Formats: sequence, structure tokens, C-alpha cells
Amino acid sequence: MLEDVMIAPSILSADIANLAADLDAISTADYVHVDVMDGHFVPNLTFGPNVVKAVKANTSVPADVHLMISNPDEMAAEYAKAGADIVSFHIEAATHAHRIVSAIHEAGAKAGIVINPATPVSSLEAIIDDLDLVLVMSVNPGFGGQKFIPNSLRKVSQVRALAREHGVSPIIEVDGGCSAANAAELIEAGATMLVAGSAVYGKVDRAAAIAEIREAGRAGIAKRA
Ligand SMILES: O=C(CO)[C@@H](O)[C@H](O)COP(=O)(O)O
Ligand SMILES: [Co+2]
Repeated sequence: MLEDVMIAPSILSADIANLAADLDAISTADYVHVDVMDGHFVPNLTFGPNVVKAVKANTSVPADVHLMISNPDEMAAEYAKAGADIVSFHIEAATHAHRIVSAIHEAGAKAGIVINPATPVSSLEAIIDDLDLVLVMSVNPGFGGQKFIPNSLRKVSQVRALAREHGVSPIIEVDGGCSAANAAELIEAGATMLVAGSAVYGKVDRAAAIAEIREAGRAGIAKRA
């Protein structure tokens, strides 16, 4: 049973020159979402483990690190060692997914797997038992502020069904184009955590934006099958 809707603002949309202040502004969030992009797996380039350390030094909000990198086999555990509370990597980039999950766990963090919009939920079947989190991308990764892909809703339901079938309850996170406008249907479909970049940092009052998305999402809890 979902306790409450979790919100993870993405600092991809924050002012990096004023990161400490922009972290203070989201102190009511459940996680701070850190988008790591390497310029290979996705065209864009962002943060490394040093930024995860800086985030951890400047907020008590747990860090949810989303790795969009070509080499999670080599690098995923480094982000756990840098202090990430959750480290998620893309199944499309992994050679030995089970080994990466074990390495993240051994380094002391929760482990998640991310699936792109064109990757089927069935790709999680052999590993869902070992995961703390499944992240459904609802945009093609690489940039903030993109339009939500509607088929993602069906994929969220499929992840929930797969988790139920396996008797596990990972966090089901959705990333890309999430806002108060689609929070209820996402939560109803089975999401438990929503990433919000522009929907939080694009607003002047970030705490109010978080509260608004959370409140909108709560309407979906009651409607769940
Ligand atoms: O991983 C990504 C993009 O690749 C996301 O975490 C974005 O940062 C979300 O931004 P919005 O769509 O919420 O503006
Ligand atoms: Co992300």
C-alpha cells in the first residue's frame, strides 16, 4: 500500500551556480533527483560523482541518482560511494545488470533500473526481484522540459503488474514531463515517485510546486485498482 506520493525534483532544471540555495528550496521533497549524462549514452553532458558529493554536503534530502551513461558496469558503484542513496542505471547500457545491482548494494545504496520509452517492461522480468526501484522514462532521456509520452502510463501499469506477480514492491518512479496535470493518472497506474524538473524549478515557489504535484497525485491513490 502506497503511504504517500513521493516527489523528486530534478536539479537538471536548477541554477547550478546557486545549487545550495536551490537545494534548500526543495527541502520538503522526498528525494533530490540527480541526472548524470555522459555525452555518449545521451547527447547532453552534466554531472559526475563530485556533484553527488556536493549535493550530499548541502542537503539532508536523500539523493536519487539517475545514470544516463554508457558504462554503468564500470561506474555505477562510484556514485554509491559518492553518497547516493539510490543509484539507477539504464538496462539498455548495461552488460551485466545483475552484477551492477550487486555492486551498488555492496557500496551501500539502493539499486534501480531505468527503461527508455522504447524498451519493453518484459526486459525487467529476470531482475525485478533484486531491485529497490524501477524507473520508467516518459521522455527520451537527455533533456529537461520535454513532452510526456502518453504510452508511458501503460508501461507503469505493466511494471506494477510484474512486481505484483513477483511478490515485490519496488519504488515505481516516472521521469519526464511529470506535473500536477498528470500526477493523478500516473499514481493511479502504479507510480509511487514522480520526478519533476521544470514543474518544480520552473516555478518561483518550489515548495508550493512540490505540494501541488503531491496533492494532485493523492487523488490517484484512491482510484487505484
Ligand atoms: O532524466 C531526465 C531527462 O533525461 C529528467 O530527470 C529530466 O530532468 C526531467 O525534467 P522534466 O521533464 O521534469 O522537466
Ligand atoms: Co532523470
